[in-house]
Amino acid sequence: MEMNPRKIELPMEIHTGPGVIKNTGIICKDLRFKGKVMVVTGYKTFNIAAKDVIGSLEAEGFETEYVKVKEASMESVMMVKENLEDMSLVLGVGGGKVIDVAKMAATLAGLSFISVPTAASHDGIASPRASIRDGERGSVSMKATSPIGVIADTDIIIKAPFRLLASGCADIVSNYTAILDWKLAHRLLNERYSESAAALSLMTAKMIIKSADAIKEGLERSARLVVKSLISSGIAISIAGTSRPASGSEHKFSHALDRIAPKPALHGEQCGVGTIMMMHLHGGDWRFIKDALKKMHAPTTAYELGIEPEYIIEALTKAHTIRKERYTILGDRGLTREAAEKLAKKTEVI
Ligand SMILES: NC(=O)C1=CN([C@@H]2O[C@H](COP(=O)(O)OP(=O)(O)OC[C@H]3O[C@@H](n4cnc5c(N)ncnc54)[C@H](O)[C@@H]3O)[C@@H](O)[C@H]2O)C=CC1
Ligand SMILES: O=C(CO)COP(=O)(O)O
Ligand SMILES: [Zn+2]
Repeated sequence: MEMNPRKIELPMEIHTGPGVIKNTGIICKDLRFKGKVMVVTGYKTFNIAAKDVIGSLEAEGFETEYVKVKEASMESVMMVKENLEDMSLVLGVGGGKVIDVAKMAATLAGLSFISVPTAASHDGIASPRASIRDGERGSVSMKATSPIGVIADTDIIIKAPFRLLASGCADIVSNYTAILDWKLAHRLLNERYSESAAALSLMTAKMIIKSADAIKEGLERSARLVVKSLISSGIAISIAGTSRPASGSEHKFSHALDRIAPKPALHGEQCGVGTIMMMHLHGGDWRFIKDALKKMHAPTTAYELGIEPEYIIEALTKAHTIRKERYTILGDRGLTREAAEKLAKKTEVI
């Protein structure tokens, strides 16, 4: 099958380690940026990291502005975009939602973007995608600019609640069922499939499971290990040009939960629990997934997610309606209520 010419966008520079945030100004200067810079951050992460980022930029002569965002919605993206008039660069300093809003606003404004994660909670750190909630459609995976740079300060990341680190690990474990779904769509619908992206994504998931015992609270080495895995998962997305290597039926379940549950859990946590159940649907070893998540102190049940069983069942019956164009083990008709309840019980989620 003739492959049409494609462009793979990857970050130019990735800086990880304790205290790297203080070099932000120098890194931006070395990347030949100058003039005005917009720092997009969150309400909590302004004091945790954005203040240091702004100080470092101004020490190198950059003029800075900042804006705080809460939700990864189109409204947030457009609000940021309106403030990018005479900017030369955008930085996203925070969790996954902040990074996605900054990334999407930079894309729409035709500006470069630098990713400054304050938690290792998701694999959007280095990916060229942004998951933006778009009205009734719920979360939509949008094509965005790949970060030109990543600045991951492991001192900051390891001080984040450990729950966020465990959530990032779970988001990587979810690659297992994402790849199974992608292979299924390739076999059934001849959907384009990248062996190299799939291999990188699966290898990343296998590695994080193998190193599960080394992931400990407060250990800077753990933060570095998880950050590297999240970046590698994001690079698999870049190689594929789609979030397929890291997002399948388990992500549809999580996105459905985000719409249904009164108080959703963290993205990675929900995807991890989704992976247990979807692995069973694929006829795979769901206990292997459950044990791996337990080792990483990530949730494996509705109770640990803090979500009532009723919402788990409902999300399972609605998951296939999320991003219909993405075929997965859920099929076009999805699960009946009885099948959903049976699945959640069989895999000890409820
Ligand atoms: N674009 C992509 O390729 C991907 C995007 N995502 C998106 O990322 C989002 C999930 O990201 P999360 O970080 O899990 O959620 P989030 O962005 O809501 O952050 C979770 C919480 O952690 C807090 N936080 C962040 N850093 C902290 C720190 N150092 N100390 C204390 N608190 C801190 C935030 O303020 C927030 O309250 C979802 O919207 C998901 O769709 C997830 C994976 C891939
Ligand atoms: O979360 C992702 C990978 O972990 C990608 O997100 P989408 O499911 O929104 O494409
Ligand atoms: Zn994810």
